[in-house]
Amino acid sequence: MTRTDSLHAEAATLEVAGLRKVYTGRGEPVEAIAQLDFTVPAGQFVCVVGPSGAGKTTLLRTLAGLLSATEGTVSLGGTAVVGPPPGLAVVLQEYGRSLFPWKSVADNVELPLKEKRVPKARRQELVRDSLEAVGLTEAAAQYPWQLSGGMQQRVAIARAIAYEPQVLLMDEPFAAVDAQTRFDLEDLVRSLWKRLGITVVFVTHDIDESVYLAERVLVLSGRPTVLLEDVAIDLGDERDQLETRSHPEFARLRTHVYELVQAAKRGVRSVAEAELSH
Ligand SMILES: Nc1ncnc2c1ncn2[C@@H]1O[C@H](COP(=O)(O)OP(=O)(O)OP(=O)(O)O)[C@@H](O)[C@H]1O
Repeated sequence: MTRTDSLHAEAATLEVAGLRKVYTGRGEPVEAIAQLDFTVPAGQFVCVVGPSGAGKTTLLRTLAGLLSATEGTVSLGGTAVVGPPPGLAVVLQEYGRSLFPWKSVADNVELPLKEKRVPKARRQELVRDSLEAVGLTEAAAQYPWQLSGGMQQRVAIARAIAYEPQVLLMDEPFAAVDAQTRFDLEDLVRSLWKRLGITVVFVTHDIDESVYLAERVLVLSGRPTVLLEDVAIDLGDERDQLETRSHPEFARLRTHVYELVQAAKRGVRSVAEAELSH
């Protein structure tokens, strides 16, 4: 039994029904999401892609309970999400800003556990195990500013998994790291997902990354957003950066998702239209 076996979580189904989001502020209202309906079954790994401005971040923030829906509902494990739900952790792109520079790596990971009122002995166990899971045991006493960007992002991931979420939401978490680190972090997230059995929703700009990571890719249209296509990714459970990415099925899927995103950029809003516009 490895230490990381102490990390566990019960996955939960995420349901989005009739979701619409209109930003109202000083200027003209902006309809970011027109209508989205989808269910992510407990334990599934889903990626979300779409053109820039397609409402991906809006969707993720709404799933996280950080933004309220204009219409429709988001529910987690059958309970409506009206604020950040207890079983959910979020990793954002700007990880540097999400870490406290004056707190050590271990203290950064521990803080949400204190807020969750996890007893001290268990907190220490979770901090140790999650840092081990992301390969940062040696960096526990260091401060975020002493670490590389990729290491800081691993701290953010450790903090999210130490929290033992039922659902992990990630918004372009690897956008600012170099390609090699990005591959390592992709494999890390997949292995944690497999080990912990949690539900993952992962937003990315990178089409290859979405196909490599997910069991299913949701392709969004341009704004106001609807679901262009829900693409099943049948590449099996075992993925390998070299083998999977050179597989003919990987090539077929990435071409398909790429064409859908290109069609979305041209303003196509349904698969039927996408086929016509070819
Ligand atoms: N607070 C806000 N007020 C008004 N409009 C907003 C607000 N936040 C986002 N928007 C608009 O909503 C739309 C969707 O934005 P969002 O950030 O969700 O897209 P995205 O798909 O994540 O974009 P990107 O891929 O470029 O990160 C955009 O047109 C954006 O300008």
